[in-house]
Amino acid sequence: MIEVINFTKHYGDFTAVDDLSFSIGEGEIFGFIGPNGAGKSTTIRFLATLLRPTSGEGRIAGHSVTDDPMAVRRVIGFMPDDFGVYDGMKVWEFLDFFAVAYEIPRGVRRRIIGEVLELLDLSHKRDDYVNGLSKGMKQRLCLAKTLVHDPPVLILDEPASGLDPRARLEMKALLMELRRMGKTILVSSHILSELADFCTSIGVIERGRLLAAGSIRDIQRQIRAHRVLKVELTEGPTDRAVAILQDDPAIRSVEAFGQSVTAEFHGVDEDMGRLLGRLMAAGVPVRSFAEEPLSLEEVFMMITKGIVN
Ligand SMILES: Nc1ncnc2c1ncn2[C@@H]1O[C@H](COP(=O)(O)OP(=O)(O)OP(=O)(O)O)[C@@H](O)[C@H]1O
Repeated sequence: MIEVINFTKHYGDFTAVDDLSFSIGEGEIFGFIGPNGAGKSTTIRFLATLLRPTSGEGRIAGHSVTDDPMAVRRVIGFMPDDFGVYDGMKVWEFLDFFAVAYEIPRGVRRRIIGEVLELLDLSHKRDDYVNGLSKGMKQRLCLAKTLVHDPPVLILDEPASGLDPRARLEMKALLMELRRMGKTILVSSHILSELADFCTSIGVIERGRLLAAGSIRDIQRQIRAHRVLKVELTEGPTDRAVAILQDDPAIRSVEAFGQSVTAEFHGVDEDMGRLLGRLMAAGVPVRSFAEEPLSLEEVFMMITKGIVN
């Protein structure tokens, strides 16, 4: 649904984005992660047809970003990182302004605006002035305006930036709802935990270069030479579990802490099942048995070198 092909952007002598390529499939939520100044907004503005590339290509729903920007604008909803609004505009007027710009006929505009306000839980603010809204509500309104023409693709530049924890959670719930509605979503952030638990894939960018892209699971695999297995017991000493794991050819090292045992796993998926079978057969009271995922923070720290601030 979204393709970036060898995108490069120079500002004078400075290379903001360097030969970036990635693609996002239909129905995905792609988390575009990188520290400040990494090149996220530059890439996003290119995809939103607002910035010409020095070289490279972008395609959205099959339309070329550079050759057919009008077609691209019809299929995307774009939320910029800076939200500008004219003074003295009410919430419904703001949405109506965009609806007119998208050539939505007068007869259906009122209904569509009502639906979008409802979805974003802003119906009660319909007649309020935009400038009087809280930051969280402004962000929601900005998301609302990306939806008025019902685009299949949403491109959102730091939609949760500057929000308090509650408003962040609300924003996350909204993005998940939009995905359920079938939207393909690119969402950027420099805060990993914002994206960790609901993105289907991520791309990590630093100093204009893509350091890793793919599903979180694949990236974790690329980074970690081995997998980590965590077994938690309901009760009793961990000695038996430790002995069984240590004795297994798929395991290299084992550590026990409280009721849990962590092991460095070098086998294939079938070995996991076999190991669980061995523990159960030996009567070890297993409460949970699972591969321990890397946190996105860990992934990020391992991939980036922290050069950009
Ligand atoms: N118009 C411009 N002229 C010169 N340099 C620019 C311009 N726009 C961006 N840059 C530089 O390009 C680099 C990438 O900027 P960009 O805004 O894409 O980063 P970002 O990852 O979105 O960061 P942030 O999270 O701070 O928004 C930065 O070093 C920035 O200073």
